[in-house]
Amino acid sequence: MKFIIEHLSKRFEQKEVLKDIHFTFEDGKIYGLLGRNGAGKTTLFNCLNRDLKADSGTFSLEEDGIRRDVTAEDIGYVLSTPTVPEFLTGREFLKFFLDINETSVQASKSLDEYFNMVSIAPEDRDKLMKDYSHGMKNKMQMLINIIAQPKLLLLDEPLTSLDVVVAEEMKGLLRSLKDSRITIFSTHILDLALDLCDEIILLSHGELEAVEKSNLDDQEFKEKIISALREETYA
Ligand SMILES: Nc1ncnc2c1ncn2[C@@H]1O[C@H](COP(=O)(O)OP(=O)(O)OP(=O)(O)O)[C@@H](O)[C@H]1O
Repeated sequence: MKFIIEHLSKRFEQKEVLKDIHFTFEDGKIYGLLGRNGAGKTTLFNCLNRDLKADSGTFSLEEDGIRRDVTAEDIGYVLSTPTVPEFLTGREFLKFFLDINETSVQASKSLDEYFNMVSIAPEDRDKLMKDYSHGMKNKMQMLINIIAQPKLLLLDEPLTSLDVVVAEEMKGLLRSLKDSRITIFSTHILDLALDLCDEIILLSHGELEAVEKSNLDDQEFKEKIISALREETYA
């Protein structure tokens, strides 16, 4: 499977944030999307999730040589600021999600097993989510996106609010789920990107480019990435 972006552009008034982006992603890989503050990472995700209308361009999935449009079911999107229905308990939310997606989601675990996957403690499972911490809301969002098994998983800075133990568990979970899907993971934390991701792509000057590792050792690779990001200028 491939996810192909072609000629994607987006501007906000004078600022051209995405400039004729073209890139092909392949399944089975986690892509680390790096870019300076304001480079356009969230804008890119919002356009791909159709929360924002791009000015031009297309994106499609190619499976067995056949191209098709991306549907809402193909995409899972974990926002950096999690939004969950705060008037529900974690358990009600999870049950509701599984009920309404009964036909598309194969629920292979009990509710408590799902909570265990993301380390939501038993005493928190029946609390209203308005009383959840930022990290706990984030985990709930990760959980429903993981259960939905989307072909394209967009993660906008998802691990930064998680404690180190859960962040490690989440990394393991994302690695175990990467086969047969494309995961794009935006982060400012270079070491996290290097640790988790199979490919590093930079969003710089409104364009996406892969950073070639070839014969570089880890330190040289890091320096290459930082020096490319340093060249980013602001419009
Ligand atoms: N709705 C909007 N209206 C006007 N400008 C916007 C809007 N959304 C984003 N921008 C501008 O587009 C640029 C890219 O913003 P975006 O949030 O996509 O960057 P980012 O790479 O996700 O940044 P960060 O790493 O700081 O989260 C910024 O200059 C921002 O001010």
